[in-house]
Amino acid sequence: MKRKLDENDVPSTEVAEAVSQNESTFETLNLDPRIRQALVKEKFSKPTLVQAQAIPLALEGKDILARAKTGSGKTAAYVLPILQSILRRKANEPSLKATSALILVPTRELADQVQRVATSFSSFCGKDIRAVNLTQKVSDAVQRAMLADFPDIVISTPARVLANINSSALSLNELTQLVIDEADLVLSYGYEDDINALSKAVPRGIQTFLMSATLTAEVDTLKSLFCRNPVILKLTEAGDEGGGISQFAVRCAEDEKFLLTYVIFKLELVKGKCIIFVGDIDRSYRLKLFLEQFGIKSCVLNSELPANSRIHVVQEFNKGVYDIIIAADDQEVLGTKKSKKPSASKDGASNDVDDAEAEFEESSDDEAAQEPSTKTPSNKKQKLTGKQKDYGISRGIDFQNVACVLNFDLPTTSKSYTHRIGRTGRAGKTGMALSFIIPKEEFGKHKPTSYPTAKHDEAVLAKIIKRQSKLGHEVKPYHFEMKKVDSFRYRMTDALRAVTRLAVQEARAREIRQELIKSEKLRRHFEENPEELRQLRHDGEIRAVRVQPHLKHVPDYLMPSKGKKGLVATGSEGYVGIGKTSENRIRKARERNRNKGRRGGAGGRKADPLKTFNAKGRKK
Ligand SMILES: Nc1ncnc2c1ncn2[C@@H]1O[C@H](COP(=O)(O)OP(=O)(O)OP(=O)(O)O)[C@@H](O)[C@H]1O
Repeated sequence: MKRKLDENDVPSTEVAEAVSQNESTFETLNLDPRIRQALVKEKFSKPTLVQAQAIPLALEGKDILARAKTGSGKTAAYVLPILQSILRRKANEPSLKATSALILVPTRELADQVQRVATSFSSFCGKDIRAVNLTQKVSDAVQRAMLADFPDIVISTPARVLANINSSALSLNELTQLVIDEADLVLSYGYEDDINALSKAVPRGIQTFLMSATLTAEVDTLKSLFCRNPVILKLTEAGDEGGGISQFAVRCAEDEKFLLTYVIFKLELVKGKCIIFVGDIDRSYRLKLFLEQFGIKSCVLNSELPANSRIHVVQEFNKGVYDIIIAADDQEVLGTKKSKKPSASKDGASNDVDDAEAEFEESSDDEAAQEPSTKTPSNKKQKLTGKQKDYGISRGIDFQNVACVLNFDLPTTSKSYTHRIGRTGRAGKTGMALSFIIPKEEFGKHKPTSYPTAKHDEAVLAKIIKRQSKLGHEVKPYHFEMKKVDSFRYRMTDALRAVTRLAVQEARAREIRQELIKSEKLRRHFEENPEELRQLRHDGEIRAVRVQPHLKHVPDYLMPSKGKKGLVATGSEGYVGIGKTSENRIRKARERNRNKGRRGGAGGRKADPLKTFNAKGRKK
């Protein structure tokens, strides 16, 4: 019977494990003064644990395989030693023109993020360091020109970099450092052929960094392909993965998911920014249209949107422009997401099973477990292609200051849960994860029908609880006073009824059209007029359903006598916060000022280039 590989199966040469105290400072790391200056500018006062452990070893030239929790600062842990090494190389050889470092990531979003980190930490290095991102949408000619100048650092997905090597636009002859970030994901995005080809293209003996949130058999494969005796850092901090995050599970029916989401956001029971995860793209629009009717603004993030829009949504969310992102976790929708292991694995660790399969196997009967490929078509191992492969909507993305992750639909694996909740509680901050669970006996019983994967909710929750308890964390049951919440049920039903399948399809098509226009046609315009960018809000109303103005307000008679507090069951108080964060206040003040500046009516609209386009279109 197949066995899921566990991180103890990764043979280690030198292992630093469970380092909980971190007393290092950036001064003790002996970094170049220009890098130190950038650290001050970025307000990095103290290295995180992974940085404190990895940077000194990296500066000694060791290969590093680091497992550290999501949001623990892995990016700077490799970017800083890379910058240091390039500066050192250039100090010895000032006329050097060569690509010294290659950073591989699974998605465009991550490439963009890593480039921003590399650029900000090299901001005091003048022309000594140049980083290019090969996943940017530019013509081949422009990309060739960017590479012709021998950028010091190249950031890319495996496929992009290989295409450029094959066309001779990029040479790796002078490469001294290779990073594979999100190493546990790179292979699952279908890059195994590219990775195999790259393992032959990179010079032998260069320094390698494999950075990952989990040590899986995929990471082991990469290790055998690229590393020489790496130091393996298995880092566990006091309050590791999921630490600092209060985790709750709410058992409810399908329609109650909508009811509770409406109540939570309309009454601002959750303070701060929130990411809502749903199972697929249609569902993201269904929820957006539903919330829209109550005047609750949100923006969707899914694989269909152009990359520029996705990056823009994340940037704006991080700046505090939006409070709610509804993310469609397409990886889940594709069924099991992992690809088969590359043949080049040296130590025969090829009996890995997909994590999702493994979880369903364990939670279902043994017979099924032995024949995973015959269970359902979605259980077939499949390779992600094209847009899917270039896209990971939330993993590894640095959503900043997220107060709450709401699993509107539970993911299908505990590993995916870990990645999702890792979007909150980052860089030592606290956060909350709230998950809706459809009880097994409720599945399929009532209308509206539950999301298909919900039939596994209880089994997956059991896995999540087990995994979290191993890490010393608890997933507590959370109880809303459903009797009191019930006063909102009529409005919920009314609003949900208005969100027909047609309305969802229309919204989906319209949003893509709009985002394509924003992304492609206006990219240059906004590059030239950055101040107009703020008008490109992604949380605007789609208005695909009939407007019911009364739904936007909550009349007093709906409120429980104790106010908002009355909605939360005794014993659960104090977790779902009531009140406003300072960030919210800043956002609201910003909005007030914007409105003050607006002269209203046509004058205001004229200034919006998108609306000008529309107006012209309609006149014809
Ligand atoms: N030493 C530090 N001091 C202050 N903030 C830091 C420090 N290191 C990292 N951060 C911040 O912490 C956040 C998370 O960092 P980063 O994205 O590198 O984490 P990660 O481990 O790569 O997470 P993931 O696995 O989810 O990609 C970022 O916003 C980053 O700016």
